[in-house]
Amino acid sequence: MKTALTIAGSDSCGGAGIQADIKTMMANGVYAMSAITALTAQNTTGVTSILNADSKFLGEELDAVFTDIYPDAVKIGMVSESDLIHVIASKLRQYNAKNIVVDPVMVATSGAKLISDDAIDTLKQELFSLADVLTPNIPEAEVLTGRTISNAEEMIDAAKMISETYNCAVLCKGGHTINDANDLLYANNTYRWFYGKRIQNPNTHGTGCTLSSAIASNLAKGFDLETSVCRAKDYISGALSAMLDLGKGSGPMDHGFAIDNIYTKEADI
Ligand SMILES: Nc1ncnc2c1ncn2[C@@H]1O[C@H](COP(=O)(O)OP(=O)(O)OP(=O)(O)O)[C@@H](O)[C@H]1O
Ligand SMILES: Cc1ncc(CO)c(N)n1
Repeated sequence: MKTALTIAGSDSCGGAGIQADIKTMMANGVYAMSAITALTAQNTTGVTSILNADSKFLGEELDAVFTDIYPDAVKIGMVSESDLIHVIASKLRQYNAKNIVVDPVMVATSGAKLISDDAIDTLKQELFSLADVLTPNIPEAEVLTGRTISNAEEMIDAAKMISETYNCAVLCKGGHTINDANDLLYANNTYRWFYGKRIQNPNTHGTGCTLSSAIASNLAKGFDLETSVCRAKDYISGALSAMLDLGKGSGPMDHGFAIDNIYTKEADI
């Protein structure tokens, strides 16, 4: 079985962060492991508290994983402080990690800020150049380029700029702001659009986490980047189409929509 590691924050309501990542990896057929960067007290309406992991402890989590079950891919999500980013970058280098997907998480769907300003600089300086692919949404791409992005042409320019600056592929997610649900992959000086039909579902808590974990899972299985993005888009469209409706705010998706066996069926008896 192929293996994947998520380095991210815990979401107590289970729709984003570590919990979304593990569900996604399992649903995509890989063995999931985690190194937790922070605990969040969070639900579908907002984040009430964040407790960051101690950086030495995060290093120990990463040592424990890499020295035993080596991950075939690594996904990095919420990391809100610079000292945690230093440790992650140094461990990824030390263990020669491969298939690295970095989701530069800045703000939750509910609007809560999940990263400090100086940590954004550290992400840029230390982590981005280690990534195989970065997956910013439009507001994140605007912060990373210092430009306003209001149409498809500007998405291409921004993805190109980020890709050339950090020497990695960039998947800029059109999502809610610019177009249907079309994402732009810029890699090796060329771009390709991945078209997604907008699903009329207000429950989009954790979509970014889910997409990046699905990409990492497919890279772990040996698919190339374009195929991995395509399969990940397909998976997230399925999870949104299942129309799960939980919580008082923007709720989570049904990550297990395609899992169909005697254990899932028993719930209906
Ligand atoms: N209503 C929708 N229908 C279909 N696809 C969607 C919808 N909303 C988002 N997506 C897709 O989900 C993926 C994640 O994109 P999104 O822009 O939501 O990420 P994000 O803003 O980083 O998420 P998060 O709010 O979790 O940080 C993208 O492939 C996007 O196109
Ligand atoms: C822990 C965590 N990571 C990422 C996001 C972004 O959706 C979130 N809401 N919570």
